[in-house]
Amino acid sequence: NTGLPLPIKSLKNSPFATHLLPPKLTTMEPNFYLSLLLLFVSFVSISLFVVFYKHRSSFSGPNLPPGDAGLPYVGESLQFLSTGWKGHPEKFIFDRISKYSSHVFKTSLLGEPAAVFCGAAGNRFLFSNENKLVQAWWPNSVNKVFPSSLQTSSKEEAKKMRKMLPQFLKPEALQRYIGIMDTIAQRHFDMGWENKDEVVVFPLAKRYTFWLACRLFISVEDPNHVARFADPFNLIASGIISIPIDLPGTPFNRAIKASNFIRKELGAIIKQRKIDLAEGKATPTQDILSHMLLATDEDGKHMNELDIADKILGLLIGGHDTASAACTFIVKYLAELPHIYNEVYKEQMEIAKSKAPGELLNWDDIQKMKYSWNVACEVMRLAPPLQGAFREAMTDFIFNGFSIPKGWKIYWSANSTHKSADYFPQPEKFDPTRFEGSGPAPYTFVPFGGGPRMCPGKEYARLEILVFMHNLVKRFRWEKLIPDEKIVVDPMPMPAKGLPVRLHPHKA
Ligand code: HEM
Repeated sequence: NTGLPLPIKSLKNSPFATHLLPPKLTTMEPNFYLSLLLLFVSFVSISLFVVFYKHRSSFSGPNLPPGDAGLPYVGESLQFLSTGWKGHPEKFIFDRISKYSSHVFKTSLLGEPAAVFCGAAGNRFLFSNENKLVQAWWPNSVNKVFPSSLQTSSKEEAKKMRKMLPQFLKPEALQRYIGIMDTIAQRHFDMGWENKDEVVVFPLAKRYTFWLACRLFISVEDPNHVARFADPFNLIASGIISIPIDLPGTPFNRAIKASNFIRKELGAIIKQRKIDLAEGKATPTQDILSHMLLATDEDGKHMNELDIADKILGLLIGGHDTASAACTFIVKYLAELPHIYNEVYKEQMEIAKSKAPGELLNWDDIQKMKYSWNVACEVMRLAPPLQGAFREAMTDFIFNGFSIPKGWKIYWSANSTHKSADYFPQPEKFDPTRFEGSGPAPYTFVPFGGGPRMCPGKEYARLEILVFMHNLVKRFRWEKLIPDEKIVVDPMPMPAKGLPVRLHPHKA
């Protein structure tokens, strides 16, 4: 056996082809393999060079912001995500602001060329140029988890949603929900917290906000029905932000399946509701679903069932994880700062004492919870539930003297102002008095975003967070079981072990 590849071996044995063979073939063997190896290495190097060159060239051009394109495909996504996993998402931003001495820098995130806009001026620019220079943009994975959005594109869906939502979520519409929120909160604390020495806060906070959303959006109230929904919802939440590989068993694949399951369940609820509304068994104002079924757009058209299912799905997802992160961090900071707890307790007990036995919270009570809301705001300054959001440049434009090309993605980050000493002196210090009087300067405190796309659920979130605080401090004091529990931001902030606490009920 010469060890030669078959075609050459057969050539060598052929009486007719000896002239085709190179002289001293056997001494050439190592060279032959070396050539193959060289060929292969050159091929790989050239391919890599082409990929790198293409990647880099989409980041070069006159007057682009300073920054680094990172590696092809992944860009700087890993650096971006890993600072969050280590609990300091702001590090990605502040490292680059100081490295490039610029409040706008380029990078590559989620496979896209992107510019990060920092500081109040960056926020102001983005929030006031909505649909003029920039528009909403979501990563492709989001479209795949919400398939019906593909028919009209997520941009169109978001526009329709934005027109409809304020009607359902404006303060006047929400006022009558406060009593329902209080009832559910009381049941939640009776079932999940009472008579327990220790609890893990994060999953409980999620249960609370999800139960509320099920009740107020679609009138699903039975805890067992709510629980059946909860698991697929968690699969969707973790799949949307995973790597979008749709193969059996991947988080992305599980998210798509869960989304299909929930949309089917929602479809059944919507059909039944139509019948109930027609027969007078359901009321037009009982929840957001009734509102959506009866609402019409400017052409007098009703929303179709698929659209409604999608919108409700979006609201359930957008609404409950964010608010539960806020509730969890309120519990954390109140455990760490007894003087702040005492002030919240005083405010809430004054309200509690003013109520007749069994009387539920109402709009006036909420208006009295000023200190508590300042505390909640300071919590969302230090631990914003959403770190920021993307936009897409609709056209070439200039910001801070740098060119931003059409199609580039733009990221704004709540941390770029929340954690900056330029806007919040001693930014690491917990100080709810920052929100007294006229409060922080415009475009600096942005946990809900700003401009036309500001979170439409802001007022709803305020109510559910305050109702949570009221019911919590009225019943308990608590202490953290893991004093220096790590924080992970992925993509919502959460204590790594879910925030276990020991409860100390107030004496009756
Ligand atoms: C503490 C709780 C919450 C926080 C911190 C929060 C924060 C945000 C932020 C930062 C945005 C993105 C704005 C942007 O793209 O610039 C957003 C969008 C949105 N939020 Fe919230 N949110 C919360 C609760 C809720 C709730 C309870 C609901 C539903 C009832 C909701 C529904 C939405 C929707 C539908 C959008 C998309 C709006 C659009 O694209 O135009 N959010 N939220």
